[in-house]
Amino acid sequence: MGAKSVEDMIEASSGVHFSGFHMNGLELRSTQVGQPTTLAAEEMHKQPFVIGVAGGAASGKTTVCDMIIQQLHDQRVVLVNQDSFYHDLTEEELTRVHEYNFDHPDAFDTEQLLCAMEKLRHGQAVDIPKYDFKSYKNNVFPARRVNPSDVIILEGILIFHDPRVRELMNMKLFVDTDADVRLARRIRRDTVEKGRDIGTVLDQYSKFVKPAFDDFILPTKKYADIIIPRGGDNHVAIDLIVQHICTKLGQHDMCKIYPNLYVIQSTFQIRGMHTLIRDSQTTKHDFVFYADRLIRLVVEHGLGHLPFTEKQVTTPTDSYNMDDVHVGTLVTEHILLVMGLFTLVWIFVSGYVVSPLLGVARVWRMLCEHVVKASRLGRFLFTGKVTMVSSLSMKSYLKISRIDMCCYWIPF
Ligand SMILES: Nc1ncnc2c1ncn2[C@@H]1O[C@H](COP(=O)(O)OP(=O)(O)O)[C@@H](O)[C@H]1O
Ligand SMILES: O=c1ccn([C@@H]2O[C@H](COP(=O)(O)O)[C@@H](O)[C@H]2O)c(=O)[nH]1
Repeated sequence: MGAKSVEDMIEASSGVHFSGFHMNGLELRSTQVGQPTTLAAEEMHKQPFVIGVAGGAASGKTTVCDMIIQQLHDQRVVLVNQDSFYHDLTEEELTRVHEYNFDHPDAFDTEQLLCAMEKLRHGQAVDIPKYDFKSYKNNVFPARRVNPSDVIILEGILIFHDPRVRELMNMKLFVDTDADVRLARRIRRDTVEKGRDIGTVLDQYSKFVKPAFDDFILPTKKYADIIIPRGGDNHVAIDLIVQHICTKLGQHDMCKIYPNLYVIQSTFQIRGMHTLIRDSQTTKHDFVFYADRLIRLVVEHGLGHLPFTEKQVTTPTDSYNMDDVHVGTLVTEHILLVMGLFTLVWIFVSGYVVSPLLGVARVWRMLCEHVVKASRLGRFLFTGKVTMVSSLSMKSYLKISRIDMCCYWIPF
């Protein structure tokens, strides 16, 4: 790549950037000054937590959903069934209904489903049709009024088929039940509940249901975050899923209340350190060591929000691209960020019955370390042969009229 194009790249990417990440690794990438970053975050967090549940017909999807809903009793949860969005059959299709493939993706009105989800996600109630398996119509029963909720469960054989529907989901479950169990259940259900004769059920199974499972349903299993073998019989999997949903909902709720709350992704290492500092057997020395490491994570993530501009630096030997950190921000507008960090780390440390002063002192020390590091870098840039012009960064920095306080939270 020639020198010209390097310069062009630098020019194109100059301007102030913010770094940082949100829950589930959703990143607010290279947000430019003046853009409503917090509005975007607010928009994202006001939305419900969407769980997708897919799997073959009669695999136990509805049973798993019912169990999850029961265990999430203190949350507002609604179940939206893909069956509700079957296309109305034309008169001609009705006369030859046994030739109609109810297991093909085209059998569903996905646009209508997307429209309903769009409304729910924007806090509007929707009327969802109730499909009648006997008349093959969705206007026999009155529509069901579904109000916006904290959790929406989207359930259906092909609910992972359309990428636009998949993208709505925060969590995807696939109920994996043996084909013979599914067939046995289907025969019982279709003959007893739907009043169909066994010959018709078996014909439909071999002609449409089984091929569609292999061609369209099974290939979507790869999109699942969690595969549940044996469906509703798998109490361990369902308990773990509910626990996970509760944890996510806790974060989700807090993010809804505080749109500028950033949740640091939990890792085994973080969980390990939390375990150690909670253990009454842990020595004071180890406690301070691990608490320090956790506090450092909070401070570093917080400081990652300081704005910077990319600058070209010419040294006696070469030229580099550098991120020019606005050191001054620590003592001016970003005092809010620093205060936020103090408060958060203070809460974090005091939660472990350590002197709050100790916590604040440690945070202060870490921040000072960062300032010293940053100013050393600054001195290096000024005293070396540099082309970086500090006033340029200050100019772009001064454009920042308002920086929201950033809070960080390490999930336990
Ligand atoms: N673990 C289970 N043990 C026995 N019967 C079950 C089990 N799970 C589901 N069923 C029965 O199988 C049929 C299909 O279950 P359902 O949950 O409606 O599956 P899906 O929603 O995938 O079609 C229902 O009649 C249900 O009572
Ligand atoms: O009129 C209809 C509509 C659908 N089916 C079958 O239902 C299942 C999907 O429902 P689940 O509740 O997920 O089992 C699908 O296999 C269709 O073949 C039907 O038989 N008649």
